[in-house]
Amino acid sequence: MGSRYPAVKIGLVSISDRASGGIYEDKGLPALQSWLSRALKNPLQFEARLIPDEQATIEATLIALVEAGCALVLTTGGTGPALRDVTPEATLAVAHKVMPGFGEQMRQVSLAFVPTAILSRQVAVIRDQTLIVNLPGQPKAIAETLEGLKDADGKPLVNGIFAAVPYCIDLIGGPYLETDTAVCKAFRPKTAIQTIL
Ligand SMILES: Nc1ncnc2c1ncn2[C@@H]1O[C@H](COP(=O)(O)OP(=O)(O)OP(=O)(O)O)[C@@H](O)[C@H]1O
Ligand SMILES: Nc1nc2c(c(=O)[nH]1)N[C@H]1C(S)=C(S)[C@@H](COP(=O)(O)O)O[C@H]1N2
Repeated sequence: MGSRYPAVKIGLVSISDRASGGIYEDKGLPALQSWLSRALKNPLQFEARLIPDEQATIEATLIALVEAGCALVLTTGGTGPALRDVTPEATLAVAHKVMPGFGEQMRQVSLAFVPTAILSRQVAVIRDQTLIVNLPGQPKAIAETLEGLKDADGKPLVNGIFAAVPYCIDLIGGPYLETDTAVCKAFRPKTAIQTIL
């Protein structure tokens, strides 16, 4: 039997000189894939790419994933201040609209985990009907920023950024994303909530 929820294509981009050069194993793509598979009830199709910190390559990869029909593209890595960190510049270069709230919330939630979050420059943008969001490169930062910080009973102390993703995708005409509320409760105004039986 098919799923009740619409299928969603999601682009995953791990941006790391060393992981793409085989110096260490890439842990970014598996971390993105495993968190999204836990958080979303929709059938997911992933388009995964592992690339170096080269601005032209990052821009071309993002554009290709938008053109391939991804509703959402998540990147990991290359958002710090180091000379080779150019993910935010590449993301802004392909933007049709900038969504500053995602970066602001990401730094807020990350400060609850590490003081070095102040060094992170993540941005989120919309290109055509795709939301593109940068996440930090530390593999553990992926779940931290997407899910946020919870107390021992699972109650959110600081919201992660993923809670805002489904309604943003609704507003740009993408598929209706249904989350598992135990992992992440999406924010939607009451009028935007669909009950899919
Ligand atoms: N794709 C990845 N897989 C595994 N670990 C990673 C990955 N990307 C980053 N890390 C870890 O997180 C740290 C900080 O990530 P950052 O994106 O700043 O990497 P970096 O120091 O610029 O190097 P590189 O681009 O070669 O990964 C790295 O030093 C590494 O320990
Ligand atoms: N949640 C979270 N955010 C984080 C981190 C982390 O470990 N957890 N690492 C920080 C560090 S050390 C840096 S330099 C910046 C940028 O990381 P990047 O260059 O790997 O993208 O993200 C920061 N944000």
